[in-house]
Amino acid sequence: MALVARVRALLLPGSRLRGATLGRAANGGGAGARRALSHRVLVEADPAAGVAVVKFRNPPVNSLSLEMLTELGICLEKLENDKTVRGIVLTADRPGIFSAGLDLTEMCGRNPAHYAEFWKAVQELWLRLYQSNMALGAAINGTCPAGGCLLSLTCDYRILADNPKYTIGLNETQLGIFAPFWFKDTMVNTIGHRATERALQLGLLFTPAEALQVGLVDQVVPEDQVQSTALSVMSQWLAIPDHARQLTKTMMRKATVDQLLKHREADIQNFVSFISRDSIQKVLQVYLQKLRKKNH
Ligand SMILES: CCCCC/C=C\CCCC/C=C/C(=O)SCCNC(=O)CCNC(=O)[C@H](O)C(C)(C)COP(=O)(O)OP(=O)(O)OC[C@H]1O[C@@H](n2cnc3c(N)ncnc32)[C@H](O)[C@@H]1OP(=O)(O)O
Repeated sequence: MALVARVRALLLPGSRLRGATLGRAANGGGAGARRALSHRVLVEADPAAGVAVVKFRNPPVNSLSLEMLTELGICLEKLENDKTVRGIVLTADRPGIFSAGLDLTEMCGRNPAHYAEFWKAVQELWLRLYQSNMALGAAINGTCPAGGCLLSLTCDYRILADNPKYTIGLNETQLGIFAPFWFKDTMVNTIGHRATERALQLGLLFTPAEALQVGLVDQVVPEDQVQSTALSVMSQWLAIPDHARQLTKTMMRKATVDQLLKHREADIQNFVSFISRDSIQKVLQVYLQKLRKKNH
């Protein structure tokens, strides 16, 4: 069975994400709040507020594996088709790691067809998020490198927990790889050209104070207030008539989206040929081994 079909089948029976009614949220959702889960993504929807909180739960580090990318994409697609939902907050189910970024094991020791499938899934999730008609917020309750940072940058605003361990940035160069043009464009659109150039060349991971200063996040708040702040900011975004907000968002993001749409196939081929190089495979393997050694 194709991965997308397998993941669709994984979504739990009875969940609103499959069109049925959800049970009431067990943990503090408002009246009528609903809860649905797939294996790697938990969705808590509050129809009265028009908001769904989408929680990553892909242990140990919420890495964006092919399955995680696919499941997340399917959850978002379902929410976009749900008329009761106008805004989505992305967060980690457990605080500590928002997302460790792209799953390195998907880019190491595999074959070109796998690299192409994986990169296509990364592109698709980015396109879905960056073009979303929903208001999107990131409640960043953990460390947020590389692909994790990219996820948050697709949102309309970012709230980061005030914990010096929770760094955020596109640190690809530190691994010996580099951020492709559409990662770069997404960051430029948030913090500007010069700050992006410095951040990308140096592979900077910003502390909360630095991230706030450079404009990578909009607010830094105490750790226990990240989600509540993200929800309260969401109500400001949802106070604007949807059509006006959506047209404005499209206007702001269209040129960036069009660049990837125009070069999508070439971007996949470039990724496959870059990541397949022996030298790059070696660099990634050494990096992964270093991460693993820490624990053994
Ligand atoms: C020309 C056209 C295009 C060219 C394009 C070129 C290149 C491609 C660009 C690709 C863009 C890449 C984007 C990315 O997102 S790359 C991933 C970057 N991520 C990181 O650098 C983070 C790495 N992880 C960490 O720093 C830490 O794990 C942590 C997130 C700070 C959490 O620390 P801690 O709680 O101490 O956990 P551990 O380090 O002990 O990790 C637990 C296990 O998880 C494994 N792990 C960690 N991160 C990843 C990952 N990203 N992917 C896969 N696996 C990961 C780690 O190895 C541990 O495994 P173990 O249990 O077996 O020891």
